Amino acid sequence: MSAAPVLALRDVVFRRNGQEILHGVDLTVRAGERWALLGPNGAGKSTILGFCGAQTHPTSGTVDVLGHRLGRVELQELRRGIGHVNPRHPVRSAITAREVVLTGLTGTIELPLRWSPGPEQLARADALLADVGLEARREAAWPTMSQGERGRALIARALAAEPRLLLLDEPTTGLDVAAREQFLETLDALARAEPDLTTILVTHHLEELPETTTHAVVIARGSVVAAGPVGAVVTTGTISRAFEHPIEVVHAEGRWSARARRTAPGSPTARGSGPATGSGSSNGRIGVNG
Ligand SMILES: Nc1ncnc2c1ncn2[C@@H]1O[C@H](COP(=O)(O)OP(=O)(O)OP(=O)(O)O)[C@@H](O)[C@H]1O
Repeated sequence: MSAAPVLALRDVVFRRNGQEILHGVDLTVRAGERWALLGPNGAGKSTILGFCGAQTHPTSGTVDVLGHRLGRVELQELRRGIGHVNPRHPVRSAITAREVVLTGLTGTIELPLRWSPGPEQLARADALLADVGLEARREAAWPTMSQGERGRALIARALAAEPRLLLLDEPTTGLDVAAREQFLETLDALARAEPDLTTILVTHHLEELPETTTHAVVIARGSVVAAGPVGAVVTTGTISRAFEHPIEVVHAEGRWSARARRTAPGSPTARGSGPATGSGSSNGRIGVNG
């Protein structure tokens, strides 16, 4: 028997300012699955992530998160079961890595006045920092931490509240290649340590998919192009269709990469100008939306 859905979108339509942004999206995510949410700029990924995080209501259709229907449940309560890793996390002060993790318990950006952690909470924060490889950096102040360290601290912060669903919104943005690989290793280690945790990672770049990704949904122009097991979805055909550009997808040694065929401006193979053949052009190794 398959696990209970952690997330279920049924015929979700979303309109803003007279514009239809999502046109009837269906998606089912079950416990322990690790999804990638892929698609070009403006496809609707952030909008869908807003439903997953119980931040947005659909215009029509239904969204069930952690067994609760949006519109019938207190959102603050529901959000406690959802961890969110956002590289634009707006820390303004010089709080330490350990304090950043503790804000995952308080659900705040800074530590609240008149709140101090108990010994168990401190021990948990330190254990989480060790899990993400930041044991030696727990007293480091946020402004002195590298982007990679911040990203890993934010994973520890999100895990502090013991979420059932973890959302990762372009978490490797701004990381150099070594820091990105360390970050992906942290996600792979997390997947092995917490097999029941469900994750949804948004990215434009196939190189940013952790090896432990199990499923993918590809969005384009507000509709689902394909959704299901990652091997069936992240293919040359699906990715080329979604990005309206000929893109060769390679899966080797557990990781994915994309090679986009270059098109001259105004050529018949340029994006959005009809079916792409790529004849007579050269290959450039770039991110999917390069
Ligand atoms: N509040 C809003 N009002 C009007 N249009 C919006 C609003 N929010 C999003 N949109 C539009 O909806 C479309 C989908 O936006 P969304 O941010 O979900 O895409 P995305 O796939 O996350 O894009 P990106 O990869 O560039 O972040 C875009 O065309 C965007 O301009």
